[in-house]
Amino acid sequence: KLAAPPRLPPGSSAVTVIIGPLLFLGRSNFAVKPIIRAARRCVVESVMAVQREFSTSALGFQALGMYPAVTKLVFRRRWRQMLSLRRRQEELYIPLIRAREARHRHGVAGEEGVAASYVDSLLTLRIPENGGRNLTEGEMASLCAEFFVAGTESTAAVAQWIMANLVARPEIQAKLRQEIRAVVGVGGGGVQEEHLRMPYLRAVVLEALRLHPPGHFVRPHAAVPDDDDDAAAALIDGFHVPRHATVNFTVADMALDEAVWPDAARFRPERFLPGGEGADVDLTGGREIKRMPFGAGRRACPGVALALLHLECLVGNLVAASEWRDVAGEAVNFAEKQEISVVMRRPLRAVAMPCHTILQIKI
Ligand code: HEM
Repeated sequence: KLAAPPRLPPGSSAVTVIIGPLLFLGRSNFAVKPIIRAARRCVVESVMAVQREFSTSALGFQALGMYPAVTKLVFRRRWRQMLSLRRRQEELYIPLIRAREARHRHGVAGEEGVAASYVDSLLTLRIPENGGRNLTEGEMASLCAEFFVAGTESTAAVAQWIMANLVARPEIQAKLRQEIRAVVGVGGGGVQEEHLRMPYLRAVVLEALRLHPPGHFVRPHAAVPDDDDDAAAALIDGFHVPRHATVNFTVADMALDEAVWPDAARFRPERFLPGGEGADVDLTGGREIKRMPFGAGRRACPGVALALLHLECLVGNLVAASEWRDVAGEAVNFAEKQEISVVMRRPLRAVAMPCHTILQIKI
């Protein structure tokens, strides 16, 4: 009864049959371009739906990893949902991976002017520990799913926390707008990548990452000894860390330490400006660790630069274009909810006042 839902044989899903070859054909064939565009939209919407479900359900799936023989009997419905989600991920991603692989075979992927994608790097990856084999399609689908989550969910969560703080603190928002307008001007093309040397904008982003890190812990790490004779993997600050112990870090609490961050509970971007306790803060812990929203060391987030770029561009443009206020009678609610990231329990509702119109927007 608990077997996986019936698997469609490879090649039989509508996505495999239609979209994969179309994406390959579409590069050169003018006549099919409108169909390609529609197919792409359809794929993007399907990816969003599957990833959204993954983000909201992944925590619940963790229980299935403990004694699976038992937990899959106890949590039958959850087990079935996980298998169904996994099947849909594979049905969606594997045809796209195959389409990309076909481009490789036809020598298109490496051509000048054709951007290299994440899947291109996975297709050429070899695993030395496994005799230099390639990744399987299932492994590539898992990595794509992980990359989608890692590259979008945390950034989206932080963007919303930043805007919530700016709505709740109009004086900080006004100061930020002043800085942006001084660099970009009023109107025009908005904040572009080349404008992003704005210290207060960076400080606002860093302060939101301090108070609202989307991960309150990092991935579990292990204390692995160099050789079997090592009695202990490490002695840190007088604490003995046993061999193979699972180690984690209280990322959120660490950034609330009053000894390091005076008035720690307050949203005060100035602490990241010159003279503040967070000026020149080390983002990934190479020099020192005062807080670590991106983790630290070898397994620290590889997307730090991209995340900061996305956040500064998005927030910079939102603040430059409109004044953001709270909805009358509805104070911003800073309660948290744990999804795959820590998000706002009640998504931000704000009034945006761009030039002459007033819009009520639900982010
Ligand atoms: C505000 C945005 C982001 C935050 C706060 C964040 C935070 C983190 C954290 C805490 C980790 C775990 C580090 C550890 O275990 O020590 C991580 C891992 C990772 N992040 Fe990010 N991240 C963000 C954005 C991104 C973006 C934009 C990408 C890619 C485009 C990305 C890709 C990854 C990947 C692939 C890993 C796994 C690395 C590994 O296991 O070695 N992240 N991130």
